[in-house]
Amino acid sequence: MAPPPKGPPARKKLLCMCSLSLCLTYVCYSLMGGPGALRSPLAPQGTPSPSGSPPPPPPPPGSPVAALRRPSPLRLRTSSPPPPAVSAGTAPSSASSSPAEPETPGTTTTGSSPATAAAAAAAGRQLDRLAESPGGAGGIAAAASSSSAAALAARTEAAGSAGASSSEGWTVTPDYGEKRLPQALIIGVKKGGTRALLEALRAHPDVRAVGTEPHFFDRNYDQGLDWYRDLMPKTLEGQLTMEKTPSYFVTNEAPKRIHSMAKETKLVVVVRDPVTRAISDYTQTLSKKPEIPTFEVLAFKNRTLGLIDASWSAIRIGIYALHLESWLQYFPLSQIHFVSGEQLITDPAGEMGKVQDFLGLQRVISEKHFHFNKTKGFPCLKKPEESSPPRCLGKSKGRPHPQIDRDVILRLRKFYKPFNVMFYQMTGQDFQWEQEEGEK
Ligand SMILES: Nc1ncnc2c1ncn2[C@@H]1O[C@H](COP(=O)(O)OS(=O)(=O)O)[C@@H](OP(=O)(O)O)[C@H]1O
Repeated sequence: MAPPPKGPPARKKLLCMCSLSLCLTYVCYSLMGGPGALRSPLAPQGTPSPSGSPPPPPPPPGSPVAALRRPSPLRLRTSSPPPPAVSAGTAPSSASSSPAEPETPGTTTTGSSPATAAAAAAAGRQLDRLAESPGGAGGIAAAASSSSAAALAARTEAAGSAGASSSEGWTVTPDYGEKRLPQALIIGVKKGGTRALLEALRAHPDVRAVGTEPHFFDRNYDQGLDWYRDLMPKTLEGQLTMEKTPSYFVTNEAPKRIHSMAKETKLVVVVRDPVTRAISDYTQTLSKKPEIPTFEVLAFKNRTLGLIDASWSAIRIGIYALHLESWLQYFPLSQIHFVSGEQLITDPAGEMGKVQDFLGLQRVISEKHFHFNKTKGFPCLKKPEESSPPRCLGKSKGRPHPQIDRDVILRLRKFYKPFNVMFYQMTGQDFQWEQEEGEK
C-alpha cells in the first residue's frame, strides 16, 4: 500500500535533514582540506605563505624606481611630506617625526620609539630620493633527517676523496645523485662574511654548494636555467643545493628572477655594519687597483658640505633597507634569514645554529667545528673528530683595512643611521651598528 501523502510538517522535516546533512558534509570537507580551507576569501591574508600565495604584482620590467614608488612597507610607514631638495647623500638629520604606520605584511617592527620612528621616516624619504638617483619557506624539502645526514656521512667516508672539493672549502663529497637547482641561496651582502658562511655550511653533510660564485641572476641570466643547474654539484634526495653570489642582493632583477625559478627558495643575507662593509669593499678594490683615490675622497660628493656620494657602490650597497624593499615585493620576510656578519666572527656556532634551523637542517655544525685563530683574528673551520689543522679562509678574507679619517667615519655613521633603523624595523632584528666602537 502506498504511504499516505506527506503533509507540510513532513516536508519541513525532510528539508531540515537535507540542510543538516549538507552542512555536515561541508564541515567534513573543509576539515579535510586543512586549516586554510574554512577561511573566508574576505579574511585578511597576512604574510604570503612561502609556497602558496602569488606574489604581489611585479614591478614593471627594468623599473626599480617604480618598484620603490608603489605602496610598500617602507612607504606605508612614512607618511612623509614632499622631500626637501637635498642631495641623495645628505644626511636626513632634520627629519620631522611622523608616526610609524601599523605593521604590514612582510614586515616586523621592533616596537619603535618616537625617535626611531622619526629616523625611519627620514630614511623613507631618503629612499625615495635615492631611488631616483643614478646607480641606483617554509617549504624547502631540505628534510635533513638524521638518517640522511648520517647515511651521507657514512657514504662520504666510504667514498674517500672521489668527489668535489673546493679551494676554500674542504668538504669532500661523493659524486652521487643528480644536479638540482638550488633551494637556498646566500644572496649577499658583498663583504658581509658570505664566504665564511658558505664554507661553514659546506661542512654540513646535507648541504652541497658550488665553490665559485655563479652570478646567474645578475650577469648570466641569459644562459638559462639548464646552464645554471649544470653548475650545481650532484645531490641526493634530502640534501640541499646552495650557492652564494653576494651581488644578488643589490641586483634589481634578482628577486623576480629567483621567484620565477622557485617561489619557495630560501634566501640568506649576511649583513655587516655598512660603514665597515664600505671600507672592506674599498680595501678589496684598492688591492686590485692601488691607484684609485682615497676612501675619503670617493665617499663624498662634496666633502665641505658633507654630502655623501650614495651613488658610489661601496656606499650604496650598505643602504640595506633600500635593497630589502625590492625583495619583499616577491618574498615574505619569513623566507629571508639575516645573519649578523659581526656575530658570525664572534659567535660562529650561534649564528650557524640559527642558519641551520632556518634551512631545515639538523644542527650538525656546532662549537666543535670552530677554532679561533688568534693570528688571523678569525674563526677557522675544523673537523671535530680529526687532528687535521683548522682551515682558515684565504688572505683576501680578514685583511687589514686602511686607516680612515675619524670625521669621515662619523659622517658615514650619521648617514647610515636612519637606514639602519629602518632596516631593523623591516627585519625585526637590531644589529646594533649604532653603538660606539668600544661598546661592541
Ligand atoms: N671566519 C672568517 N674568516 C675570515 N673572514 C671572515 C670570517 N668570518 C667573517 N669574515 C669576514 O668576511 C669578510 C669578507 O666577506 P665576504 O666573504 O662576503 O666577501 S666577498 O663579498 O665574497 O668578497 C671579511 O672582510 P674583511 O675583514 O674586510 O676582509 C671578514 O671580515
